[in-house]
Amino acid sequence: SSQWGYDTDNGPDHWHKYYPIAKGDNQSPIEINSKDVQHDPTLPPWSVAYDPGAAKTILNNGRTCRVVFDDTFDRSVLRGGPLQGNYRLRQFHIHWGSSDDHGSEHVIDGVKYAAELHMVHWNPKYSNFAGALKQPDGVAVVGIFLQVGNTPKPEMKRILEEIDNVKTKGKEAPFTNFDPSILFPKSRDYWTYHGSFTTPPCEECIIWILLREPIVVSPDQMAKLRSLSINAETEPVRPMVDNWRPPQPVKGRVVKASFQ
Ligand SMILES: NS(=O)(=O)c1ccc(C(=O)NCc2ccccc2F)cc1
Ligand SMILES: [Zn+2]
Repeated sequence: SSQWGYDTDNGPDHWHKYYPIAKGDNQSPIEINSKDVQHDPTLPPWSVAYDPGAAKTILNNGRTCRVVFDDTFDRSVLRGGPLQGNYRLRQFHIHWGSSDDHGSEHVIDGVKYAAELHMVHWNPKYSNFAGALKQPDGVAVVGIFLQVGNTPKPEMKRILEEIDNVKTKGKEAPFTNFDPSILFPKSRDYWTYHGSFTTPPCEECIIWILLREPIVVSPDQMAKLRSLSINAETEPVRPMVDNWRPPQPVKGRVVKASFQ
C-alpha cells in the first residue's frame, strides 16, 4: 500500500520502497548517547521571534496533529544556534506512544519520552518549502520532549482543548493567536546534528535542535492526544498512537551539545 503509515504493512520498515532515501546515511531520529556527544563551546544560543498572529489552523492529517502558521514572510522566525540566518516557522506537530513509557522519536541515553513535539522551520533563502527540502540546510526543527508528570505545563492546555475539533482525519479548525514559544522549557540547552524528516519523504534536509530539558504533560493530556483517530469520520475508529519512527543508524555523524 503506497500510503505510508505506522502499521505493520506500511510502517517505517516499508517506507524505503517508495522513499529510497529512508535508507540514507543521514536519517532521523537517532539515539543520542551522552558519551559520544561533543560539547561545542562556539555554539551560540538560539532564539525565536514568533508572532502569535501567524497561527492559522490545527489539522488532523491522519498521522499527527499539526498546527500551521503563515510562512509567507519572515513573520515567525528561529535564528542562532547552529543556524545561519532566519528560518521561518511553518508548523508544529507531535509524535507519541500508546503508553507513557514510549512515544518519542529521538532516544536520549536509552530514555524514551512519552512524546516529542517538532517545531518545523525552513530557510527562506530557498524560495519555498519544497525547494528547501532539497538542501542540507533547508529545514530546522526544534524538538521538545514531553514527559508525564503531575505538574503539567498549562501552556499545553490550548492545543489539547482544540483536539476535540479535529478528532478524525481531514478535520481542520481555526487555531489563532498562539505563540508556540510558550511551550519551551526554561533551559535553552540543546543537542544539534544533521538529519532528515522522520516521516516520508525522509529528505536529509534538517538541522535538528533538540532541547535537553523536557516539558511536563499530565496523564490526562496524554490520554487526550491518544483520543485522536487516524480514520476519517465515516470509517471505523482507529486510534492515533505510536506515530513515531524508531532510531536510525548514526553512520558516523557527530552530535554536538551547547552545554557541558
Ligand atoms: N517529523 S519531522 O521530521 O519534524 C517532519 C517535518 C515536516 C514534514 C513535512 O512537512 N511533511 C509534508 C511535506 C509537504 C511537502 C513536501 C514534503 C513534505 F514532507 C514531515 C516530517
Ligand atoms: Zn515530527
